[in-house]
Amino acid sequence: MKMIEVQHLCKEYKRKIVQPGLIGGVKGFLTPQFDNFCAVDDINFQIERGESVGYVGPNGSGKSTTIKMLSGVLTPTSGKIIVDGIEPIKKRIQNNKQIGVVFGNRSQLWWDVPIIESFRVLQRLYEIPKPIFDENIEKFRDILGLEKLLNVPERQLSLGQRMRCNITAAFLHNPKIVYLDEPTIGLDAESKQRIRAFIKQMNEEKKTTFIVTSHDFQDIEALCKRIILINKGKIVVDSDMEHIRKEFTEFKRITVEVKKNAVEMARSSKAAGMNVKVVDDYHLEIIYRPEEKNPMEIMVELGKYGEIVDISITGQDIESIIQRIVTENNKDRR
Ligand SMILES: Nc1ncnc2c1ncn2[C@@H]1O[C@H](COP(=O)(O)OP(=O)(O)OP(=O)(O)O)[C@@H](O)[C@H]1O
Repeated sequence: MKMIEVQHLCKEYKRKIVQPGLIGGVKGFLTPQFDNFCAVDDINFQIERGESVGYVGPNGSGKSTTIKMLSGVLTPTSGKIIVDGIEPIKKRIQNNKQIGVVFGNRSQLWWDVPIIESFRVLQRLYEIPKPIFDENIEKFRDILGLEKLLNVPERQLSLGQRMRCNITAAFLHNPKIVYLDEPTIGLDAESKQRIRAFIKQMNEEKKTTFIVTSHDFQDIEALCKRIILINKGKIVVDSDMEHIRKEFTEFKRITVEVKKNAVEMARSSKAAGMNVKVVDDYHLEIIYRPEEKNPMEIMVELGKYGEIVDISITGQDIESIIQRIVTENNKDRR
């Protein structure tokens, strides 16, 4: 059985039509008119237990709407969602016990009470047995560095400290699935690292299934092997990160270490028509399109102008690849 199955899922929102001008405004107020806006448009995917999937797309593409339907907060207009054998919207309580949700811009803790008290309320709500609760608090306290935070009310915590506490709250009941919507938004590099390491550890140790939405591609690269890209409500790509890198890379970069005279080598090879840039006295960089040239040919050609010590080849970063796919998809859909 799949952990998550989504079939022909659609969500339409009713939106008020705003008429231009003062008269339009008055008319709209007296006799409001609405149209249906399709935020999620016939999407399908399946996720296995223990997978960690990056759900990415531009602003307004339908990510949060999907997550809200998966977590049972929003009712789909049509289509079907099965999460660990149940329909979230029909069995909300059962669904809530098996999922954890982290929204980067919202808290599930109580503002004025010490963090540990908020955790105790959640313990009662989720009916977490005491040994499991104690074990998790101890473990998460160490990994996420909560020692000094547990007796402080949320209102006195920084954004990063608050996020670490919210992540703990989402994992207290050992959920099978965790939805993370922008989990590192606004955090500094160290807090981001800590949170990513924690999520990774949970994925490996407990086989927790993750869906992560983030505009920070370092989150996606660190946490996810698979990417689902949504644009204007439709899935555009659903594939392994590695496959996306290979399939959609437009150009690659070779960094070459040379024995001497990098500037001279660049000048001569440029004169022979090569696209070579000087990085420093001992390094050159060449950008090429994989479908036009192969790296061996490039190295043989460059080797005519000086001695090569070492090379490394890198592809485009995943963020620019995704941006390009979205731009192409927008052109196709115009
Ligand atoms: N309650 C609502 N009523 C009407 N339209 C809505 C509502 N919620 C979302 N939308 C619209 O649905 C579309 C998808 O919104 P959604 O929040 O799912 O996007 P998103 O991909 O999560 O965006 P972001 O990256 O900015 O968070 C947007 O055009 C948004 O304006």
